[in-house]
Amino acid sequence: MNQVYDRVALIGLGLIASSMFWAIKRAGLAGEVTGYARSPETRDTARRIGLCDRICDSAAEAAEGADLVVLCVPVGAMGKVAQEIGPVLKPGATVSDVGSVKRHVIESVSPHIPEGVHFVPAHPLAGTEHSGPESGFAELYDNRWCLLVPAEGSDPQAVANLRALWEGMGANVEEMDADHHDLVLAVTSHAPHLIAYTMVGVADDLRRVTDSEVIKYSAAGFRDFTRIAASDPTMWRDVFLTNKDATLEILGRFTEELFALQRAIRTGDGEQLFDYFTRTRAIRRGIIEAGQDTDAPDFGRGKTAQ
Ligand SMILES: NC(=O)c1ccc[n+]([C@@H]2O[C@H](COP(=O)([O-])OP(=O)(O)OC[C@H]3O[C@@H](n4cnc5c(N)ncnc54)[C@H](O)[C@@H]3O)[C@@H](O)[C@H]2O)c1
Ligand SMILES: O=C(O)C(=O)C[C@]1(C(=O)O)C=C[C@@H](O)C=C1
Repeated sequence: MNQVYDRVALIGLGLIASSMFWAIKRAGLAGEVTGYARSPETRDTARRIGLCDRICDSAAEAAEGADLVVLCVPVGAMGKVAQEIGPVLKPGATVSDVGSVKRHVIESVSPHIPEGVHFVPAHPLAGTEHSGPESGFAELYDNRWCLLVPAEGSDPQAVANLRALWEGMGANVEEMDADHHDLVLAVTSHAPHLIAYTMVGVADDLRRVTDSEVIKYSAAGFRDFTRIAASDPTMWRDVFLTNKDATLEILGRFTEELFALQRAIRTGDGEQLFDYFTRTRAIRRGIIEAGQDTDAPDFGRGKTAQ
């Protein structure tokens, strides 16, 4: 038995929480897992599929007496949920979250954490385009990163327990500062999602204008864009609204590079295009050679690694 906590509460029962539940059960990391979702339909679904040991009808009921409460709701809802559970939190308990943005979550949740309760924010770098209580699976976190973002002076035991939980769920854990996290994720996740949303929107507009079959005959790269662009609208609206500065910074840089490539195409500067693509190909090769590509999509692996 690898039990880390007697009682864990999961608030918001979507992809991330349901995957946590199955991964916790797989490894026996908690004695009991309680759960709460805002909509009665989601709570009914959770009960039907056996998600959580006990489904509660309020966030406070689920959190009361828990040793760890994990907020698994969209980033924009974290503060409100923290306010609801604050008064019932057990002294010595830990509150964590899984939000894709960290500075905003820290600022909106911290004021509601009572004295004697630890707050250790976290972010698993794993997901799919699916959402809801039926989308989770126990393997989601296997061999993926989970970043912990503890404040300076956080209780070392609370941080160590949360680390043990994520490692028990299969993840590799590292600690990171909140602002650095938000900038890194703006590059690796947030801006790419916005670009995918835009590219799919452009293709859709074009389809309407020309009545051609842009989507039907789309190649693998574009199909990957459509997968990403199918991600949950509420989650991603909140990500962009709450990681505004870092995302705008990266989009500014992206636009400058795009204009430079656009200009190279217009002026026929093949050397500039070739040099640019050679540099980006080397980056991909470096990732593969360093063994950091844990789930490379098939279109990339063989060809660029040679
Ligand atoms: N999906 C991903 O790829 C991914 C990856 C890492 C982290 N995250 C983060 O995890 C969190 C949850 O994402 P998800 O993919 O599980 O989303 P999801 O849409 O599958 O689930 C979110 C759940 O929260 C509930 N909810 C929404 N507002 C609520 C509120 N005010 N009170 C109570 N419940 C509420 C929804 O009904 C839903 O059940 C988000 O903060 C997201 O940024 C997502
Ligand atoms: O694999 C996917 O579908 C994801 O988009 C997962 C992904 C990512 O960008 O890598 C999305 C949001 C997160 O906060 C963490 C992981």
